[in-house]
Amino acid sequence: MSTLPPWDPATFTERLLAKGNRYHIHHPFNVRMQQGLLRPEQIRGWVANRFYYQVCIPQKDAAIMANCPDRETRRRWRQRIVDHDGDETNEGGIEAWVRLGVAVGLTRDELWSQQHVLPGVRFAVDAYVNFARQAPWQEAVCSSLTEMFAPKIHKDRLASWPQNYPWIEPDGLQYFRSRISLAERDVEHGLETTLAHFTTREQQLRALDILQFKLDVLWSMMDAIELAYGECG
Ligand SMILES: O=C(O)c1cc(C(=O)O)c2c(n1)C(=O)C(=O)c1cc(C(=O)O)[nH]c1-2
Repeated sequence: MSTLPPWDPATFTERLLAKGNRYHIHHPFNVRMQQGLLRPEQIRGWVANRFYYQVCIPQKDAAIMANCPDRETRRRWRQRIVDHDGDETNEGGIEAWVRLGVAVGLTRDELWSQQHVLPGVRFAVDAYVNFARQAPWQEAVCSSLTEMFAPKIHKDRLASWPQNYPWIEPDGLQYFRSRISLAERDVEHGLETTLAHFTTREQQLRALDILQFKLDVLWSMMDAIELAYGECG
C-alpha cells in the first residue's frame, strides 16, 4: 500500500489530463483519418463500427445509475441517457450518428443491423459496459473521463473533414458539433465525482489505472478497425 500523501486536486487533475497522450486521437488510423488520407470505404468502416459504441453508451450510463444510490447524482446522470437516446424534443446522439452514417454512404439498415461490427470492437465496447455494470459507480464515472480529451477530437474533425472529405454531406457532421458542449458538461460532473471519491494516493493511482483501461478500450477499437480497413485490410 502506498504511504505517499495524496495529490492535491490540481495535481491529481493534471495527472489525469496527462493521460491524454494515450488517447485514440494519436492512433495511426485516426491520424490518417485526420490528415484526409482515408478512402470512402475506410471512413464507412469506422463510422459503422463506432455506431456500436454509440448504441452501448446509454446502456453503460444506465448501468452506472443502477449502481448509484445517490439521488442527486442520478438526477444529473440521467441527462446523458437522454442526450444519446433522445426524447420528444431532441433526436439524440444515436440518431445524429445514423445521419453521419447516411452522409458517408451507409444505409440505416447497415448501421442498425451491426453487420459491419468487428469482433474486436464488440469485445472492447462490451468490456466498457461490463466494467460499468460491475465496478463501484464512482469507478465507472471515472472511466468516462476520456471525454476530457473528446472536444479536441470533435473540433479537429469539424475543422478538417469539409476540406478533406468534400464528398461527405456537411450536415452529417452535426453529431461532432453537438458533442463539444455536452462533453464539457459531462467532464465537469465526472471530475467532480472523481476528485471527491479518489482521495488517498492509492485511490488516485487506481483512478489513473481506470482511465488507462478506458483509453485502452478506445485504442483497441481503433486497432480492430485499422486491421480490417487500414492499408492491410
Ligand atoms: O469521437 C470520439 O472520439 C469520442 C470519444 C469518446 C470518449 O473519449 O470516450 C466519447 C465520444 N466520442 C462521444 O461522442 C460520446 O458521446 C462519449 C460518451 C463517453 C463516455 O465514456 O460516457 N465517451 C464518449
